[in-house]
Amino acid sequence: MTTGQKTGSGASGVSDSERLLFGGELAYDIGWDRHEGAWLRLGLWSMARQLPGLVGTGLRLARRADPRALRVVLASEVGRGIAQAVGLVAVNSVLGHILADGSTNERLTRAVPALAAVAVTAFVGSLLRSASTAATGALEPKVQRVATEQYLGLVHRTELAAIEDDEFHRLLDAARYGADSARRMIRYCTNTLNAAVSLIAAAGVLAVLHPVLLPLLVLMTLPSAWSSLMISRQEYLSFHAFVQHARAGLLLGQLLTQKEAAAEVRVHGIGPFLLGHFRNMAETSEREQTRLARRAARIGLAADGAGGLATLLTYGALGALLWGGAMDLAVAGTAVLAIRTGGASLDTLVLQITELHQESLFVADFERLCREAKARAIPAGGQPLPERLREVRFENVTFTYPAGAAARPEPTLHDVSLSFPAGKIIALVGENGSGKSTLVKLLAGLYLPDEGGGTIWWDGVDARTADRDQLFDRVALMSQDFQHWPFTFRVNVGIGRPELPIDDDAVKDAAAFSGADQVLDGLPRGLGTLLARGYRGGHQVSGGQWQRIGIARAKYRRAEILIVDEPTSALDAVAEQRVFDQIRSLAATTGQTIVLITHRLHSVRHADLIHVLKDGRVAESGTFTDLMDEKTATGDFRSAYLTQAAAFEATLPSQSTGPHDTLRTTP
Ligand SMILES: Nc1ncnc2c1ncn2[C@@H]1O[C@H](COP(=O)(O)OP(=O)(O)OP(=O)(O)O)[C@@H](O)[C@H]1O
Repeated sequence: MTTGQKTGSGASGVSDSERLLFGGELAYDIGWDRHEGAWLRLGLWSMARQLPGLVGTGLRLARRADPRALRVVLASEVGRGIAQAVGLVAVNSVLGHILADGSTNERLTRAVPALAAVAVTAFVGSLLRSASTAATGALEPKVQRVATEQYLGLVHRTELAAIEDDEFHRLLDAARYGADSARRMIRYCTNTLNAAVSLIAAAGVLAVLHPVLLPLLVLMTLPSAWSSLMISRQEYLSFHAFVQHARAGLLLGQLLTQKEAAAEVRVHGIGPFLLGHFRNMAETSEREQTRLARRAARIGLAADGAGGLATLLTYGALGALLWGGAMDLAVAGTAVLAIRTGGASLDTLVLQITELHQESLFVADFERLCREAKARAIPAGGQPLPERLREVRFENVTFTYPAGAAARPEPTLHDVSLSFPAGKIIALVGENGSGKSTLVKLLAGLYLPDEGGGTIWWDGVDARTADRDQLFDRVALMSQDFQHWPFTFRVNVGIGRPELPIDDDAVKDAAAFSGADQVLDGLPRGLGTLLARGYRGGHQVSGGQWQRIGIARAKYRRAEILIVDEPTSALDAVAEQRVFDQIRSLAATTGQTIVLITHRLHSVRHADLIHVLKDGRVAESGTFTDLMDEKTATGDFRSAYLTQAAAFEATLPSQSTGPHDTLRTTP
């Protein structure tokens, strides 16, 4: 499907805001789900065939959430329908007795048992209705919880590449609505069941009264069925086309209120700029809503006209039957009642099925996400890792990020061969964008090499077939963008080992290791201080203080391999020196393998091994002495080191010592 088709389905063109802020049209081309969504373009019959399967999804969720409540709902609704049918038959009997020959007293007396039956069925119907309402109310939130838990449980186990994939995110956006829809589906299922049973009751009565009445009843309701279906399909298509647009609109609103953006919004006067674009984007959505409403009005008008003609035909036929003597008055009276009851049930049924259909489309998205998340899940199990690891070795590893907009993406890592010997300090250095962070993500098991793109060996075990949970368990990762959990200090450190109860003493030890103990000393409620502004009692810590907390978390994890990606970029000079000393002592005392990424080259002098990356390739590897050796080194590291050293030298008033000493005195 082309963008043109999407525009045809309702996009009102790309707004200037979309183009300026997001580089182009945000609304999705729905072509991507051409196959999955093919049935959308099919008609009423196809919908009728698909529906049971989709309703089945809702019912399965309900059974998992609360099987007892589900049984109560189903039994009550079926019971209500039966009570209605019996009531209708009793009404027919009442009319038959009242319109029969005899005195008024006699006729009324004969009608009493049937009247009693009408009252009893109405009473039973009310009881069953209240039982169903109570059970449905209990079931709905549980279904939503089960659905939400299901997709969250699957998504957090997907490969990192899935989370970074735009298409997967689009599905995630839609699936969130799916969990809400699953909740609403329960009510629609209940109403549908109830309407269906009462329709069957009315239809049964009508079929007995006269065979022609039943098709006429169906004819009366077809136009409204068609219009409801058309409108709901339009709304669903529009939702899908605009789901990302809506998210971006929300984002603009959030940016205006977010604390991270607050300072710049104020000082640079960004408020009116964002607000203007927010309005612009909202207007695009409003135009789409208007288009949908107009279309719904046109469809509704046409359906009302056709429905009116069908009603005329039905009552005309009833009149003709009466006129021609083919039906007596009591039967005609019951027929009118049955047509009215049946018509109302059919209307309700159509309306509820349409709603159910619309919700089920979102539930289908939810199911698709669950399938996709399972397909892209990190495999459970695999080859166990050796008890005592000797090294992790990259052998000709090539890695390419998924395509995104680019047709043929370039590999980020090319033919990388290097090793991380256990118990050593290994530094990764290189220019911005040379692939250091990507490389450590492969080391941490977050990505795997390209198909045919070499192997990462954990001793003799290929990372592709290794038990990834074991692999993750061996690694502590403090990435550049490590998470600032909006929780207490205690949790921010203790979350390094989430499977164990948090040990306050170990938290304090880890804090002392990274210098976060000084942060802790200044917190109003100590370990229990919430590190998130915007919540009651929330406390703000600085970027450097967060970095110390991040290092404490990595330390608390007590993993075999500690990966720290630029751990000191926000630290002051004293803290930086301390962190490097501490990290060094870890390798010496605990035997941990330390992988350190840093741009501060003087900090890597004590590393056992330095790998220098350049444009995604290994430019050189060796000890500091090797890499500084003019004779053996390629010069990549040496020249970068000397440039940094010279910059420091130039800033000092007088300096007679070599670069090492210069760096030691750097403020
Ligand atoms: N999630 C991602 N998806 C696609 N491309 C990515 C992703 N992360 C990084 N890249 C690209 O991979 C290349 C290497 O990035 P990486 O972050 O590994 O470099 P780096 O050496 O750590 O850089 P820096 O020193 O600036 O932190 C860059 O061109 C970057 O745009």
